[in-house]
Amino acid sequence: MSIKGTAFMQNNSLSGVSRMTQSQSSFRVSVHPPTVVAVMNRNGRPETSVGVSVDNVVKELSVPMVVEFVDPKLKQPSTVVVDDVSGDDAPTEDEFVTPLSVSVASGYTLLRTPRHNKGLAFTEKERDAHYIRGLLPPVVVKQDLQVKRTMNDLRQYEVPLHKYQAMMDLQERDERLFYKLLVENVEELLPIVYTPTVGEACQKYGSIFKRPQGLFISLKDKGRILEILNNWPEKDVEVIVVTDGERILGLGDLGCQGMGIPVGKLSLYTALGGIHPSVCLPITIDVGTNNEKLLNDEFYIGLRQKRASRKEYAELMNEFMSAVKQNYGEKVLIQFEDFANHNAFDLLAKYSPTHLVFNDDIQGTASVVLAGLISALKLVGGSLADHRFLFLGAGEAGTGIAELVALEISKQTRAPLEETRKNIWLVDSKGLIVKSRLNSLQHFKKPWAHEHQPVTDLLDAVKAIRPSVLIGSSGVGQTFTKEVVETISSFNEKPIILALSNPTSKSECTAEQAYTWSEGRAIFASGSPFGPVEYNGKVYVSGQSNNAYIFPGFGLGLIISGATRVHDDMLLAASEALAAQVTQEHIEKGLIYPPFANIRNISAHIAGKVAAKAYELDLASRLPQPENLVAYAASCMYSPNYQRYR
Ligand SMILES: O=C([O-])CC(=O)C(=O)O
Ligand SMILES: [Mg+2]
Repeated sequence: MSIKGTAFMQNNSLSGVSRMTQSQSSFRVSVHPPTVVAVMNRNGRPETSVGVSVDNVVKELSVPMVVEFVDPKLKQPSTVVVDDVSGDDAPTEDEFVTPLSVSVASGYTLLRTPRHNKGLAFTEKERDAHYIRGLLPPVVVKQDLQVKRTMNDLRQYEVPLHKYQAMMDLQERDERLFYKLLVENVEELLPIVYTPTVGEACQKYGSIFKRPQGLFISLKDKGRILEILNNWPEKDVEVIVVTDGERILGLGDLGCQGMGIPVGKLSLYTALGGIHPSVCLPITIDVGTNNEKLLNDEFYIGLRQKRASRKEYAELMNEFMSAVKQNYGEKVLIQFEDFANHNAFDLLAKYSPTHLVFNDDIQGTASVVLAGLISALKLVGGSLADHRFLFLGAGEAGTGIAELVALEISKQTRAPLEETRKNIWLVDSKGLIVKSRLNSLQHFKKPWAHEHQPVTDLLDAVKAIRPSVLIGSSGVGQTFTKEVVETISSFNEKPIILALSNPTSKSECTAEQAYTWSEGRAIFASGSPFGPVEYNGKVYVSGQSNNAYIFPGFGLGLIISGATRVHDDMLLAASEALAAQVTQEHIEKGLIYPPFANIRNISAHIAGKVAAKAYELDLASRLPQPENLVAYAASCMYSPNYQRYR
């Protein structure tokens, strides 16, 4: 048995999961105890003076390629433990193995390898060393100039979808440049790679399809999911964002075309949370679609069939969840994204005890909204317990936020959760959720069925409940009508109005409507961004209450602590960390969220607090605990600056 494996050098750490060079699909190599291994270049020569401790860190290696490491066991025995994960250590003839091979990117291939390509920024020396002289025009430029040029180019496009396509092309051409653009121009580019434009991209995904991104797993792959995971080029995966495309933003069932969402979310994991792109895996589970328009669309890219039965669905998801754990271990974070309500709650409940799972639409949204409410209190006064909440929409976001707010109030006041829920009211498509509807309610709505006369529409519910906080999460646009906003503004000096549905077309009202109809008194934030609004000679800037503030830092916190499970207290910690980033100056401008421009710093704070909570709850596995977790989180972040190649 050979103990030679391959490892990928990342930003500043060596990914420890490796494979044997021979029976490729079968081995994990772990090194016990953490020890120094020699890093070899592909000619088998040790990289001079580079000692790498596998569990600890490490020195930055500037090789644009996959390197091999050889454990010193070759010279000093018994430091490598090889366990046969999938049982095919010595495959029999009818077992399958993946014929994986690693090659060094150089020459023309290097220019076509997005992870390592630097375009015109390759130095003279690099052009010689890597056989690319002549394959580029003579000029050598700095990455900053590339950023400037690419931004200029991008700004020429007037249609947001064209900017989206240009950004995707860049990601496929020069990954570090893509991330540098995104990190340095986050406020300008977030609406392009993320909501609202990503929504349009998903609707048109089939027609604009070029290169595939992420991993597609369909019903046809039942029984072969492990094999498919092995087709992904990266072996060390730490974060998966997965969708089944059934409820893409507020746009509904987009089937396989939902892939834009996991891809977009993971690019934010990297740009906003600093998680290395190589450990991020976007996945779409294609179980069919009930969207007739797509089924009849000649350019549709998914299975042309109605959605699977409950049983088929559950079996495929179960196989997926166990294959992921088998392949990537206990600590891979699985983020569920844009599943329909009926599956989202069940999947989270089913897999929370056994996997590191997080539902962004339920938990991420809840955490970001709670943070906004904590900041808003600085403007309106009182504590959360003094407020009355009314939601339009009782799905993942609505009930998720309601539950987290109730939990926070219960922690603050020590009142039982059932009590604190009583100040929180939800309206769904059938009207106010009340006791008399209990039997016909879906299970996630039941805790919100309070004693009240039936009320069938939102306006009457606002009049009856007299909320101070109105939250829209219904996925239906223009539902906060003039009357609704005027009514809530008639009994609140400063009504808090959050129009969370995405993309912009689904927003319950626009920023302009909220400010105009409330005569400039609303404290307003929305899920998708709105520009500044002028009303009565004053300029109002609204915040974006979007889970993008939370999930990148939250995920980073889980990773740096080696968390094994997500706990609600971590969501509360994330909310408090985000709210703490809102300064007095922001509050004075009416902002309840900090600007996105500072997001990496915000993410480091969130990550630090989430990790601290993981340690406190005994859910962290990475020991010893770093002393300053915020600084540690910041130090772990991926830098989009080019590396130097020898
Ligand atoms: O993607 C977004 O902008 C927020 C979100 O999770 C959703 O709307 O489903
Ligand atoms: Mg979502």
